[in-house]
Amino acid sequence: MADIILKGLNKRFGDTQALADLNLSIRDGEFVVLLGPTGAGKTTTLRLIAGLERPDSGRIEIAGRNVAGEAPADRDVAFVFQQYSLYPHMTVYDNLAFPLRAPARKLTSEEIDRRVREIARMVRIDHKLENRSTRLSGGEMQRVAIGRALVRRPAIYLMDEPLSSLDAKLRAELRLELKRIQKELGSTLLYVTHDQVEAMTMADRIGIVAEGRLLQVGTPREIYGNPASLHVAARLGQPHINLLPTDLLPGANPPRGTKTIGARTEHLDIVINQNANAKIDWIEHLGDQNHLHIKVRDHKLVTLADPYLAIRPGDSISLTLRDPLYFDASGQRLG
Ligand SMILES: Nc1ncnc2c1ncn2[C@@H]1O[C@H](COP(=O)(O)OP(=O)(O)OP(=O)(O)O)[C@@H](O)[C@H]1O
Repeated sequence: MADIILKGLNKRFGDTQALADLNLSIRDGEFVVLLGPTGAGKTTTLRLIAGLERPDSGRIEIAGRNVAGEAPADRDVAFVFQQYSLYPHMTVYDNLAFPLRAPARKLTSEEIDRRVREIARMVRIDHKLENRSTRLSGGEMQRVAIGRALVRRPAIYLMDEPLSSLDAKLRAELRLELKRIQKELGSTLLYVTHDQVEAMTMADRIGIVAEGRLLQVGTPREIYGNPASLHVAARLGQPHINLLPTDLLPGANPPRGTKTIGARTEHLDIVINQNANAKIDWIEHLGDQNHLHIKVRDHKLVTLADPYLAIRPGDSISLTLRDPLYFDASGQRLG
């Protein structure tokens, strides 16, 4: 177990500035998720920590050591990639035991057996230990890949979208399991994704990255409720935050310099009445909830609604803002 400190990391590939002055501290035992769009620099950050790339400048500390001169094998880091990279000719058991059989580890076969079975139980693959790894479903293969990283008990785990190749149901299951296992082991975990639900449900803290920069770090609640900028606000929330001109809806109290109002479902009050300033355009039925598509003059908004709300396309409503978010012309949050 260990903490990780990244100070002023820069990395350039040709004309691309993959990382630009990235600073981040991860505490021992913390689960931090880097969330950002494709090309934001998330994988590059993991590869620098693992020692698979060298930064152009900046410093990486693991458990208080400057690791600049250390080879990947000496950094005591386990990496799980998006695509499970198992040894196809081996059984699940041997795939899990492989990292423990390195001569330098000097483990007895009893100790290896105990650790393999313990981890197999944790990742719920203990009933398939004798199967060849090629004869598993995608979700099972990914469990083995995660198990193989966990079995070594390194100081830190780095995971690069490990669940993205799975179907939605499995992803939701493994999300919970991974979080549970991480808490059980007390390990430090840096996890990369562009899936906001993964970030919100698993992270102790989320780091929002864009164009090689870390825009904001905080608990899921802080990032969602108190975004520092329009960019951060737009990364979280389903449906997307509505971005509106200041004079579109009543109920706002914009501070000086406000250019854009950000309104999520919880910032919009809907009343069905005659004094309508808005119209229901259409309704998307998602089962447990509805997305209301609303038209206000020539602006379109989307908000969540209870499926029992008695409302139909074409209905007139009065729409009022309640404590929305305010942003200036450069997208920074105000007030
Ligand atoms: N080896 C490389 N050679 C050239 N350019 C690279 C290399 N690795 C990354 N890049 C570039 O650096 C930028 C950041 O890439 P990175 O893989 O870190 O992004 P990411 O946030 O992980 O994206 P994704 O979600 O698509 O994996 C991108 O513009 C990418 O094209």
